[in-house]
Amino acid sequence: MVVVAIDGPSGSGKSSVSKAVARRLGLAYLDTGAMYRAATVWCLDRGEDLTDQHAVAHAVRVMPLVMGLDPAAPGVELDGRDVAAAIRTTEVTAAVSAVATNLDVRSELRRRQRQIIEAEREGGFAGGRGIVAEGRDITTVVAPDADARVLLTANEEARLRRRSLEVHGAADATAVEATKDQVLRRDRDDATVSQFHVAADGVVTVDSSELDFDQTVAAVLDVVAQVTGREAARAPRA
Ligand SMILES: Nc1ncnc2c1ncn2[C@@H]1O[C@H](COP(=O)(O)OP(=O)(O)OP(=O)(O)O)[C@@H](O)[C@H]1O
Ligand SMILES: Nc1ccn([C@H]2C[C@H](O)[C@@H](COP(=O)(O)O)O2)c(=O)n1
Repeated sequence: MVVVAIDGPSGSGKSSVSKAVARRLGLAYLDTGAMYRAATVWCLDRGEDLTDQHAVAHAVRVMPLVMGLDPAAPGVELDGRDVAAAIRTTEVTAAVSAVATNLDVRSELRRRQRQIIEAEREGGFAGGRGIVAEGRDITTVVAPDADARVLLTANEEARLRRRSLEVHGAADATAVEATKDQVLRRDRDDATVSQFHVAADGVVTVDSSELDFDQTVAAVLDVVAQVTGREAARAPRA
C-alpha cells in the first residue's frame, strides 16, 4: 500500500497530474478539493447562508457525499445525484473558499478523507495498492505520514495562463484578468487556513513553471520512485 500526498496552489496542476500519476501506478485517486466543492453545492442547494459558520458546519456533517476514486472517471455523488459538473461552475468556484475556511467543515472533511485513505488499505478501489490524494493540506494535516509527499508549485504567471487557457480558451490579457479571482483571490483566502505555498519538512517541491504536462508527471513519478524504491513508478522521459 502506497500513499502519495500532493498539495499546491490553484492552477499548479494538482488534479490533472495526480490523476495521471494514479493511472500510471494503478492507484486510487482522491480529489479533496472536489469534496469542498460538493459541500458548497450542498449548502447552496439547501439555501444556507455561507457566512453562518454553525449552520454550514451542521449541513456538511449530514452531507451524503460519495467520492469516486477511479482516476479515469472520478465521480462525485451527493445524495445519489451526479454533481461532477455542478461543482465546477463559476458560482461554486467563487463561493468555495467561504466553506473551505470554515474550521468545523475542515475537521469533518478531513475525517472523511482519512477514512477514505484508510479504506484503501483494506482493499478499496485499487485492491490495496494505494492512493494518490491531492489538495491543500494533505501533506501537512490529512496524511503527514504518506509515503511520498509532494508540493506541486508553478509561478503565478504559469498558473494564470493555464487556468485562462482551460476556462477561456485563450491567455491574452483580458482572459488572464478574468481568471484572477479564481486563482489569486481564492489562494489568498484558502491560505488563511492551510499552508500550500512552502513545502513542510520532508515534502519534496516540484516546480512545474518550466515543465510541460508530461514532464511534470514524470517528475512526480520520480519522487514516488525515490521514496518507495519502486522501479515501476519511473516514467519514460518526454
Ligand atoms: N505542467 C503543465 N504544463 C502545462 N499545463 C499544465 C501543466 N500541469 C497542468 N496543466 C494544465 O493546467 C490546468 C490546471 O490544472 P489543474 O486543474 O490540474 O490544476 P489544480 O492545481 O488542480 O487547480 P485547482 O486547485 O484550481 O483545481 C489544466 O488545464 C491542466 O491541463
Ligand atoms: N485539501 C483541500 C482541498 C481544497 N481546499 C479548498 C481550496 C479551494 O478553494 C477549494 C476547491 O479546491 P480545488 O478543486 O480548486 O482544488 O477547496 C482546501 O481548503 N483543502
